[in-house]
Amino acid sequence: MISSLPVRGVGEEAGLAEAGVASMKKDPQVAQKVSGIESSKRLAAYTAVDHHIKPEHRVIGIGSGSTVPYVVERIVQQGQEVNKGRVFIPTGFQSRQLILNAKLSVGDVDEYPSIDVTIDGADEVDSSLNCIKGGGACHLREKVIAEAAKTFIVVADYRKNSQSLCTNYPPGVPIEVVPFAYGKVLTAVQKSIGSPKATLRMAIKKGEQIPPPLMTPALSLTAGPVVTDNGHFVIDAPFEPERMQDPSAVLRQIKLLTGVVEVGLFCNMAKAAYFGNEDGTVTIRHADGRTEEISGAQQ
Ligand SMILES: O=C[C@H](O)[C@H](O)[C@H](O)COP(=O)(O)O
Repeated sequence: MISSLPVRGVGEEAGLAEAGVASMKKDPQVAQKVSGIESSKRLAAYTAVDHHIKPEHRVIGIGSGSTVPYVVERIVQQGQEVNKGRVFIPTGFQSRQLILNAKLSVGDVDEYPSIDVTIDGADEVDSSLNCIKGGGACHLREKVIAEAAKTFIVVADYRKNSQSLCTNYPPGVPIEVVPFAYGKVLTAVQKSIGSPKATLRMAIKKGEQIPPPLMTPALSLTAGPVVTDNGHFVIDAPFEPERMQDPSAVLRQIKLLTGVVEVGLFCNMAKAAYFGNEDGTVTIRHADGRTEEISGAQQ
């Protein structure tokens, strides 16, 4: 059951989870909305697995985030017989735990550099299937596992389905940086690349709150930054949606800054994106421009 799998909470659902069930009890409409979003995630994940994870697929990439546990759940439902011959390549700590908890075999991309299919979540997807990823700070490994795959499929709930990037995902583009270069990269992103509100992503519950003037106001919320699975920091850079008419150009500009490890812009990579809708349908957008609306997978 999905409840036994660890789910990284992000966005508003995570906030609600942290706020506790008590507040949801007070407002049943909020609780219903959250469960609606969860069922949209599950619908997208189940449908994508049914369409793309076939018995002949032996090496499968597993993404990160709160939608991916439903991908693993559906794969487990395909049965032990088919899964015993498969190896699953994780995109980070959470994803590895999901694979292990589901009693599936885990492998590494250096051992399996050619992956049959990778399925992953996204923070926002535009009309050409370019994605913002890295809300969970996993985008470096996610991009490697997506690039290694013959087929890369994105799964998300309806809130991620955008015309243009940086429309519905306020934090903007995640940029993984080596720690000693973060100040230089942050200044360049703010002043030269065109994201004046870019910030270093700070951790929650990392330590005591240190007030200004002991800390600069920008860093006073917590005692430290988020550290990725690779030991790096993350900058979140919001851009005007007009700037995202050509996300590949923004990606290239940021990537040229020395100290940047990877940028959470996945351009021209996905073969299809599956969005679970509130009414039980799934919108499938294909890389060739086709869009389908279908009834979601049976659950
Ligand atoms: O670093 C995290 C990943 O890019 C996630 O795939 C992304 O944040 C989407 O996560 P979720 O499915 O929780 O919305």
